[in-house]
Amino acid sequence: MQKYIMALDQGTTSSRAILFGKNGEMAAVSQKEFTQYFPENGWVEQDPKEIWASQMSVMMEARETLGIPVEEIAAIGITNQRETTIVWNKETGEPIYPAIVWQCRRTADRIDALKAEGYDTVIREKTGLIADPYFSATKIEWILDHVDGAREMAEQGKLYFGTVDTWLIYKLTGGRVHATDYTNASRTMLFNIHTLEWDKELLEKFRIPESMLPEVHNSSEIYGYTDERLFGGSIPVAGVAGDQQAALFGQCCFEPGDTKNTYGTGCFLLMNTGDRAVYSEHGLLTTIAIGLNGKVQYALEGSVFVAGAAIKWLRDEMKLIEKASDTERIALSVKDSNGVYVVPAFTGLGAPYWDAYARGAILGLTRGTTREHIVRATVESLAYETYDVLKAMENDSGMELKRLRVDGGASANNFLMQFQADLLAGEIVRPVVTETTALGAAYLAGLAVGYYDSIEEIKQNWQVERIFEPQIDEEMRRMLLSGWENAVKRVLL
Ligand SMILES: Nc1ncnc2c1ncn2[C@@H]1O[C@H](COP(=O)(O)OP(=O)(O)O)[C@@H](O)[C@H]1O
Ligand SMILES: O=P(O)(O)OC[C@H](O)CO
Repeated sequence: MQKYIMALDQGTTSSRAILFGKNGEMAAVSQKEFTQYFPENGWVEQDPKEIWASQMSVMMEARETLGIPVEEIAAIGITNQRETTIVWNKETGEPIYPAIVWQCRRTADRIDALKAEGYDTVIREKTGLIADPYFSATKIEWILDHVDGAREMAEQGKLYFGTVDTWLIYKLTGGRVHATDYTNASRTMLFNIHTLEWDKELLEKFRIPESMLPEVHNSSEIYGYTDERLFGGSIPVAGVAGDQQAALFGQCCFEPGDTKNTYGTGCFLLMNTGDRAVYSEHGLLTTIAIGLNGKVQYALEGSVFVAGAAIKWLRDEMKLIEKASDTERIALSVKDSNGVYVVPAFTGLGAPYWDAYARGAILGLTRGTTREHIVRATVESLAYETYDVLKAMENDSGMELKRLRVDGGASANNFLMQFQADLLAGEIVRPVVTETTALGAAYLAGLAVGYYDSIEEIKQNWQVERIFEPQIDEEMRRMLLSGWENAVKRVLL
């Protein structure tokens, strides 16, 4: 039996490669940040070639760390930032425009127009999504409308579209495979989550030729084999899932009602709803949780656009901290935020508000406000945003969520986790492996090649590292929450 599965976690801000052993232990990790471009207010772009180069370099580095031959890697699993849109030339493999990142708001006007004609209802019915610039459809349309000659090329069948998983599969297989999985397809706003097909009416509405779209496969199956020239041997690419769905899988949330929150660049709360596509009345998305053996499970999702990104903003733009982890010590150096609230609506507000035009604010400033208060309030904002989504989820599912599994970079922050438990008046459960996104991809790939026999076997790997219990009284909780509610009202348009 080969020893490792390699998971590629292509996130919004960095590419990672992790070699996992059978028990889900991380044998080697390599990570590289890449450039974010903000060419205009509210726009976010990345360079697809840099995404690929960074991904390739971390794969090499992780393998070198262990010094293992390619034969020791049983399979590759891919998990990725979702919705981010890449369009490339089929013949040359060259992208015709930078990747338009999920956070980019450039198509807000187009969404307004769709809403004005009531088309958001059709979108919701078919795709489970709330019409928003977040998803791929209007980004593809924008590229076809704005890049010289793009529409003609698309109509002549000369262009491919892909989310980042598709781009990586294409590059890994030497251009032989153009495919995605059900979870990623469900984020394009073009995929019918009930019939499990690209939706012809939506394609027509956005004037996107079907020939551009990838084939849609199960999240766990062999997609193809890596080009021999890359690693000197070929490895099956056998697992693919959008990063939030992969994290749900990596957290072993296999049963209806199982819920996780990932604190990464954004915050993403997902609840498995089994074979029922539950529709929210509180601004949550209905999406595909996983596709296995031709069948899908659904999830309810609350997407918060800016979470860890606000911590990065403290570091890079405000220069209030040197590194993200400083925020824990700084937050704990003051007894509270002194009435300060930070609403990090830098790219609008996602669930449950969905206001593409809202922008961030710092409220409650007094002459006594210090850097520490602002840092603390920024960290606290991640917990407030999560609280709003969790309440919406409870209302929609009719379930009281008293335990939440957490992961993602910012879940390492003990202050944040404690504050979260306080706000939710419930338990926050942090597993030993918080790289659950990559782990989920590894599990999916491992299942496809027989490295794992069953989901039951995988379940044995999940272990708790720490549980955070609520520590504040109800009166304090209510006071904190009402301050947040007022702050959010101020930024909504
Ligand atoms: N100790 C910490 N406290 C608060 N935020 C943190 C901490 N460590 C990392 N972060 C934030 O978490 C994010 C990175 O998490 P990660 O899961 O790697 O994100 P992504 O996959 O979206 O790139 C960054 O935005 C960073 O600012
Ligand atoms: O890169 P992450 O981990 O912030 O995830 C981004 C999401 O997939 C966007 O929907």
